[in-house]
Amino acid sequence: MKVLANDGISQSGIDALSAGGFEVITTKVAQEQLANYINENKIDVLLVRSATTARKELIDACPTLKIIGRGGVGMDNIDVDYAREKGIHVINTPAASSASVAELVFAHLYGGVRFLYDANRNMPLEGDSKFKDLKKAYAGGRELRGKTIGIIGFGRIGQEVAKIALGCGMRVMASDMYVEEANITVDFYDGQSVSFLIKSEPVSEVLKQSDFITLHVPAQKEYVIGKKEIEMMKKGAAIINAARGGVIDEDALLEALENEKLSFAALDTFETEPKPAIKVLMNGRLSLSPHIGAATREAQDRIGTELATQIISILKPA
Ligand SMILES: O=C(O)[C@H](O)COP(=O)(O)O
Repeated sequence: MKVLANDGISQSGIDALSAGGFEVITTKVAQEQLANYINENKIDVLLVRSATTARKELIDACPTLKIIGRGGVGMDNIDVDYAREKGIHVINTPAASSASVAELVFAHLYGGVRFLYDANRNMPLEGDSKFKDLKKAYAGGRELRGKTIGIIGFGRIGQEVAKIALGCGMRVMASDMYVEEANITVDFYDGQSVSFLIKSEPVSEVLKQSDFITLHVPAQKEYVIGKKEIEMMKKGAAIINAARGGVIDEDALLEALENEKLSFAALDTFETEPKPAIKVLMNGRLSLSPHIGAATREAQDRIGTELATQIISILKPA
């Protein structure tokens, strides 16, 4: 049987699939040629990340496809219900990348409070007066310890963010429509662990009280953070979006950075992806990354092996 991993797969995933008797093809096929390629090469399993889409047209054009697998969490690039109606298994790896996304949130947060994204760009080539000017410009950093982080979307990734935040000495607030409360256990290196019960609160309360807001909600039709929500936030607060483009209104965000309502923001996902708007790319108060929340070796290894396990159990049950 053949697996096309169109957006790549870890070596661990390839090894596990090969050991299970699958041929793994990692050729990147252009979206418009994908249906032909799948049919001509008799592909049984199509694996995607967020770059390749598997919409109704592709599903209709590939009647022998048995599995569509998303290496990652968000399945907004797949017509999941339609594929399932057609008898195709649709699988993903919802937990494999949570820790990596949460760590990226903190990379942006620590970078933001110490202006690292801007300081890096502006370091002078030679030590001159500009060095001293920059030292002054970046003198007003802040610590995260003791501050409040508001987590909107308190599923797997939100809860991983909470673990790190608690370990850093932050106060954690959370809001989720479906999760009433969660016991967050922080595991320390020496084997000790401490648990904290975090209760979900109304979004408005989280917005009002937090120094930093981080979003961990799925893609949806409406903005989760628009002008009205930003107005509720503390002056000088900051916001991180490593969830999905379109959950923050980028125009409202840029305006809030411009009028200094927000001190900085970080985006790993964009309303227009993979081409973020120029106004977003050029804004000096935005810390940006190219949708790399899950882009760690550890997460991709877990994703690859989890996909392999699921594929083998569906197509070659013991
Ligand atoms: O939904 C996900 O898993 C993340 O957004 C990662 O997307 P990627 O696999 O395209 O990096």
